[in-house]
Amino acid sequence: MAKSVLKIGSRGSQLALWQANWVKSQLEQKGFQVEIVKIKTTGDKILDVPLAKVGGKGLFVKEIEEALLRNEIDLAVHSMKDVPSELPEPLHLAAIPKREDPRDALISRRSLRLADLPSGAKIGTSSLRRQAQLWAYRSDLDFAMLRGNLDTRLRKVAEGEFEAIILAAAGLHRMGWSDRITEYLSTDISLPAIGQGALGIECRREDREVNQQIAFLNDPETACTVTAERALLIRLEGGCQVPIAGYATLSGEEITLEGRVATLDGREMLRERQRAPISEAARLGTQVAESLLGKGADKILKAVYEGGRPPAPGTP
Ligand SMILES: NCc1[nH]cc(CCC(=O)O)c1CC(=O)O
Repeated sequence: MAKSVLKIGSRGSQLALWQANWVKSQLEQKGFQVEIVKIKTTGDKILDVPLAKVGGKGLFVKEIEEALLRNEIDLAVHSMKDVPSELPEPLHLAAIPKREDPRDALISRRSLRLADLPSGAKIGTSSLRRQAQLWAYRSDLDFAMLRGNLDTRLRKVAEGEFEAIILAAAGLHRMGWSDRITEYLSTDISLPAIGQGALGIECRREDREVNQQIAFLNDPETACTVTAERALLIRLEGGCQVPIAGYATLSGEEITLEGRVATLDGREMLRERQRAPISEAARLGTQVAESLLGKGADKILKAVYEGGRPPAPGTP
């Protein structure tokens, strides 16, 4: 029997609710009745510790997946970059809508561009990926932890706690805060996080009705690029808080994927870029990961996971 109301599970942050409401409106335009269920996740509760120190997987999705497994909700809307490489077996990503701008964005207090920030400028981010890549570009910058929701982070730079902060352009665009962006960071300087800018709609595999109802939201091109990026993450056995970056683009029938693994201090940066036919997106992600591992990515990631010093460049 058709469900009278579709229940969407979402974190309670402004950005997460914007994303959930966007999906809600798409479904309502198709004639469905929809309601949003706010669910607090571990990542929302622990705000005074860098996520890399919290450990664990799915800090922003676990509690929402548990609600799916208990049939309390019908679908979940996630930011893809927060979705771990493995999902609980009964669940899957049924749709990945069209990607927003995947780039990182610089918001600086005095509207200074990255290259013009004073030496030693204090930059706010809790992303090891952003920190490592920006240190590779400007080793004189000083990074400090920045947690909290988008509005909290923007307030902290406006109040002068930081000279600049780094955020995903996608989140700022969705919230209508594009005018706060000082500079879009080129992917040469800061390759995005895997899945950045993309949303993922998760539901129960066996729930045929919901899978059919949300299928229209899937964007095949975005699903293809995210598939390649996530295959890279899976083979590297990476989590969400690691200095791993991956970004895939399409040109005609071909997909290009670049992957990066860096030491926390940005002094060593492994890069690999390969192309393949679109139909081989997953294999491409695995291949790029294998190449990075062959260049020493496992040594770098082992040092990161052990919380130790990164291996000196060229360590056998
Ligand atoms: N947990 C952080 C997070 N997860 C998703 C986004 C941005 C939106 C997206 O990447 O789709 C953000 C904020 C940021 O990185 O600035």
